[in-house]
Amino acid sequence: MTAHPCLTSSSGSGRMASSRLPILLALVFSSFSFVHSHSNRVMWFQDLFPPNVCPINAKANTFYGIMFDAGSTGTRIHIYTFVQKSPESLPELEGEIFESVKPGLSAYADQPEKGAETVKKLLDMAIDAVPPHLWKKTPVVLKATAGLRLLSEEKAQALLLEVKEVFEESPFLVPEDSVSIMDGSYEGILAWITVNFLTGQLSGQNQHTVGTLDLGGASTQITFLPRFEETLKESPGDFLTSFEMFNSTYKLYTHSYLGFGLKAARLATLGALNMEAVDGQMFRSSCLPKQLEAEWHFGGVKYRYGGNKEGETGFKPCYLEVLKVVKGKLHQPDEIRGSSFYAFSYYYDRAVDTNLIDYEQGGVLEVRDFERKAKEVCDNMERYNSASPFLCMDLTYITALLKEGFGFRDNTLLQLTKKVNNIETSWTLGATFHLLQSLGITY
Ligand SMILES: Nc1ccn([C@@H]2O[C@H](COP(=O)(O)OP(=O)(O)O)[C@@H](O)[C@H]2O)c(=O)n1
Ligand SMILES: [Ca+2]
Repeated sequence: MTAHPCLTSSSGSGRMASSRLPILLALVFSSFSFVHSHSNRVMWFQDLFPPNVCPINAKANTFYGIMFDAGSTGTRIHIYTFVQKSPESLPELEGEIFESVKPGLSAYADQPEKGAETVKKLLDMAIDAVPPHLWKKTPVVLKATAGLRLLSEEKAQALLLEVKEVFEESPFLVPEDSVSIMDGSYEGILAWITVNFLTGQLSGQNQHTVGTLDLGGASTQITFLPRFEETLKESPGDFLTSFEMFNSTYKLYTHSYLGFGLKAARLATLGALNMEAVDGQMFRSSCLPKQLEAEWHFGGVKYRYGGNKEGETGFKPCYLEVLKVVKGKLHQPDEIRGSSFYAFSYYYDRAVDTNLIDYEQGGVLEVRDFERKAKEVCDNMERYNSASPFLCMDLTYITALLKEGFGFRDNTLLQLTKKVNNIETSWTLGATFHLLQSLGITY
């Protein structure tokens, strides 16, 4: 572990996009360890920002952490600002600057240098946001998710290597292992930590942690804190991970299903997932408008797809098609049926697209609201012809994933949230806590 020198300036960014929202980083002061039930013990968050590391007369300080989310559909930069107002007080999360580009790195599978250029453009934002005298002390890290997991090792590594070069050429602190593909189980856990940290559930006495559902392009995650012994007993060993804080042990249920993200599910429904040499072949589905014939690029591959010209279309046949993709493929923990979950990413986007929730506000939905919308869209595709041709398929997949995949009830509540206190509900904040701790960035 590299010791990071104390920072001494109090100047902040002049370009904060988000409002100043002090959130105590209390949780990270505690002894925080992380245990995969089936693997090695990993220490996390231990002694993050230990007090008394810096001179007692240190001024109020601002410091930054830069985390890239290289997702399957886009690359995003999160620049977090932390402030320590006095040597005695705990650092606070002050805000976040966020920007994103499309498509994601995996679309540059055959042009790694071009892919890395997209990262460089985003990193230029950090040059503007972080004061120059703090550049050398500000760590930059990129973690890739399902898009790169699905590429060949060789192509994924070529992309990561190019990105690493961009980082090395930047003025920022480039830790070892700064560019990598993240293990799927961490994605769920880090998002759970972010959401529960932002909603204040990880400090204080009466903690009511919330479960999280993330639906990406290529993978999907479910994470919650089981309340019943049964769940711990009945879950596969590698679905359980525990960590300690404030002298409590949290044993989380988490799993990332690769190939069950929304876009991968489109391909699976079309029968095109993992197909080689798909060029020219036409994939048809009852979930698409009858007359549709089009092309779609995903993960660097071109697919031709279309509607069932002669055959059936609509919710019923579509549901049967989608069911084949999810039925019996996911573990169904009994206790989640009645509980409520935070849901984001494509759950959020599709709910916005169909006016189930407001883009800015988010909202609370029941599982059956997605089914109702799926029926409405699929049975009236001509009315929705200005929307994405996949809208019916996407809503039907979300419905089937929730009901038949995870086993949620029709009335299970979903809290759809993009931001909490103006901070993105993304795994990247949890990952930044881990990063700062591992570097010993303290005052
Ligand atoms: N900071 C972020 C990151 C992703 N997303 C959403 O996540 C979905 C795409 O997931 P992704 O590109 O991260 O794919 P995976 O690599 O996670 O499978 C889209 O709905 C994005 O809008 C978001 O809303 N906010
Ligand atoms: Ca994601």
